[in-house]
Amino acid sequence: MSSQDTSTDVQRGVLVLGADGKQQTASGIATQRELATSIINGWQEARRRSKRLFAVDGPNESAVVVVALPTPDETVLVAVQRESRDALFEFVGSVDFAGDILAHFLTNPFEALSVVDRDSNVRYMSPVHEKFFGLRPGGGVGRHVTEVIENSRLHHVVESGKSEVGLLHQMRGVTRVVMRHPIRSMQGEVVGAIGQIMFKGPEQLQALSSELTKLKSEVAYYRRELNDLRNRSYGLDQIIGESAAMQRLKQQIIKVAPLDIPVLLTGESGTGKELAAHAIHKLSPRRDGTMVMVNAAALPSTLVESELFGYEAGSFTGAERKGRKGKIEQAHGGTLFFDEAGDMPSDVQVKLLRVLQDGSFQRVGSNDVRTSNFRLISASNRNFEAMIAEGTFRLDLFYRMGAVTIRLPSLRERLDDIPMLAELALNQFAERHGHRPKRLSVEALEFLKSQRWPGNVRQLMHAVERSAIFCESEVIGPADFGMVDSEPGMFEESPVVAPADGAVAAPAEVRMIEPMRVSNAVEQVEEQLIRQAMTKYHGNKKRVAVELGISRSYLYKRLAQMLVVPGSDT
Ligand SMILES: Nc1ncnc2c1ncn2[C@@H]1O[C@H](COP(=O)(O)OP(=O)(O)OP(=O)(O)O)[C@@H](O)[C@H]1O
Repeated sequence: MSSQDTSTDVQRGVLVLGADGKQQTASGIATQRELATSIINGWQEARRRSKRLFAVDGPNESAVVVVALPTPDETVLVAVQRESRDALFEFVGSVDFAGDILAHFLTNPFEALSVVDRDSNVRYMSPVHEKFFGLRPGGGVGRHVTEVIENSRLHHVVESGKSEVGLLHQMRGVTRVVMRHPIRSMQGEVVGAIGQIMFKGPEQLQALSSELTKLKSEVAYYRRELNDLRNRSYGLDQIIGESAAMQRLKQQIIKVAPLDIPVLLTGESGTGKELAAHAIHKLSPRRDGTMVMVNAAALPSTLVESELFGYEAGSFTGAERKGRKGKIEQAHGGTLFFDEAGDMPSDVQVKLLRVLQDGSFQRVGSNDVRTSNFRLISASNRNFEAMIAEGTFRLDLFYRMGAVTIRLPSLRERLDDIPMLAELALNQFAERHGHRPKRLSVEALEFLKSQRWPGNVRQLMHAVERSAIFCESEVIGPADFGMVDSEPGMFEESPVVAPADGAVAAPAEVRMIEPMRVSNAVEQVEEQLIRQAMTKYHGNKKRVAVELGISRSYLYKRLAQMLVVPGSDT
């Protein structure tokens, strides 16, 4: 054995003691007197505790691990010193029963292993493995693993350097689940491999797997429950506002939600009709079903029927081969939210009426009558009375849709909610962009309360969000809203409420714009904004409407106007 390993920082030495415990010979690092004394003292302590593996401190804070090989006449102490402490040295040096732990891994039937070297020759087999293969102790050592272990793949692991975990291994007529790992030197080269049994048989694995599946389904169940609990409060918690008008609205929702009757939500654009529909669904017994959304204004007339009622296989060009369920069928067991219901074409009104009367409908291209059990929640900002009077909306359908009608209050009717809503907008904006939320000055809040808000909450949220973008400081003042005067409907009228002490007037930019120029400018800027947003969102009208803070029906109206070519008669 060389006392100096040139490739690593490992040094070795041997110390031989006589039967009287005195040093007879020494080589390598054991010739250093101080270290030899430490090794002899360490051995006396280890022998007293029946240990054969122990560690002592070496020079320069190194660790020296010593293996003792005692015979009746003499004791050979093999010392290995490493300059930089590695995990094994740390382990042996700091755990005085390290040898017992290593012995446990080598002999315990549940941890037992087989070890091969870089030539795939067996170097060690735990007694339980030897017994299993009918070998005498050490009987497999020195032989190629394929001669000793039936169907072994340890030699492949040595070659590939890749672990194999959880594979089945057939040996002597039984199947075991095993793992095989390559073992690497400090320099990273594969110096051998070890094989261990993970489970006695696939049955054990199957039992674990079914336990896991059971636990997974329990977790899924509790997740659903949690979601449900969250959603139950989430429904109303999403609707911000504590004004008397909002408290009334929340009471109406709580009352109506559990009753399985159609609800019609009316109110100006941006008042929160969709939020109210979600809350009703979440608070209803159908909350575990889905809420399917349909926007009557967004449906091209050619597709209304197939979208709502579905179609049979091959019923028209471009249809999916297998046919498709319509929204009404998808909503079975849940809720159908019919947004912009006032924009429904009259032929669809007739068909929807039939569904609402007896739950039956037919897919496009089929005579089979199908049924769907859904709850209808409709929403519209249209004036149904006027539409019924002029014959564009069926009275009988109106009654069917609106067993209960809930009107969402406009923002003008609940100015006291503006601070809460503005704070929500600032918090949401800050969260999205990862900043600290900005604040609104008292004057800014007064200013917001003095506006008419034809676009209601949606418009308020957008105005506040934009002020946060343009405002340079942490506190938003009234002047920061002057930069967004292109927003449709915003600042087109003088403030409804003037600040009591007259100290805060509307921002200069707003007052400077003359009424005559505003309408033209607003229209032009609006068209430009719509065009830009349509390009940005690739024609996705819902996102465009949200981005611009206008309702989808208003967007459709404006798009239709923008498409009219002057002079054309079509
Ligand atoms: N009370 C409220 N609390 C919090 N956010 C609200 C409230 N009302 C409306 N909003 C927000 O304003 C925006 C518009 O709301 P929603 O889409 O529900 O209005 P709507 O009445 O259905 O509008 P439209 O008729 O134009 O479709 C949404 O971003 C919504 O989250």
